[in-house]
Amino acid sequence: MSRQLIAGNWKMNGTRQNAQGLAQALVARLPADAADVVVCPPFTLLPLLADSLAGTALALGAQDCHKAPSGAYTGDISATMLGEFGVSYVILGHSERRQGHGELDDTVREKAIAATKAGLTPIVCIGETEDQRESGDYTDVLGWQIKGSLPDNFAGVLAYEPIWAIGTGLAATTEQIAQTMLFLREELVRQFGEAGKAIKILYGGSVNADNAAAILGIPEVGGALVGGASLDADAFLSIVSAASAA
Ligand SMILES: O=C[C@H](O)COP(=O)(O)O
Repeated sequence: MSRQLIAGNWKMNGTRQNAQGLAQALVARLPADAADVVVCPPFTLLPLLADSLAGTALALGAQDCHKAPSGAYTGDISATMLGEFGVSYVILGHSERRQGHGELDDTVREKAIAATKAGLTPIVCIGETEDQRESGDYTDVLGWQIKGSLPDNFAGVLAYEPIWAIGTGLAATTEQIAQTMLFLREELVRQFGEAGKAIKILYGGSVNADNAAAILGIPEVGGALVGGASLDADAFLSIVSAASAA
């Protein structure tokens, strides 16, 4: 089994002052045999963290990119631009962008293509709403999201984040995660053939220091996409240690 990936999504949090302190605390205490670990701060902090993380085991990620390399797209940032700051991962299609900015599968797929072209690893997010989970339609929803959001020859990471578990403190149960992960793996193999077996699948949604070991020990879970708990060095490092042990 390949190393797990623990990705911290800082969302719209962090100032120059506290970001530097958090990054330094993580670098200083990152377990030597850790999983692959990446922090994804807001765009404004990338230059600062690119400098302080250079040459360390902590990778740098971003939270979005545009599908074009450059052009008249006010307010956007391209994958090529991110590459200039040592960014190696980019989160795409997070539900906060799908729901808050009307981002559709097609756009996510085009962004994933652009990210890969620029040498970045896309972390493409999918996930169902509470209603879709309760109605039992969630497998259809996830299957369509995979089909629509992942390009052919996808060379990235899939993040399964049930929307109802994000930021609620109520993670999906280990049974729900285990069942869904098996479904996702089958779907990846159905859509991508042999290559679908190698696509890493992260779980995201209220992962914390207390539940990380149980979640990361579930078969097919290849790591975690962590929101709130990634803003606290102790909590995030506990999750990283749980991954190392998984
Ligand atoms: O990208 C991270 C996810 O949205 C999870 O956020 P959370 O850990 O705060 O629930």
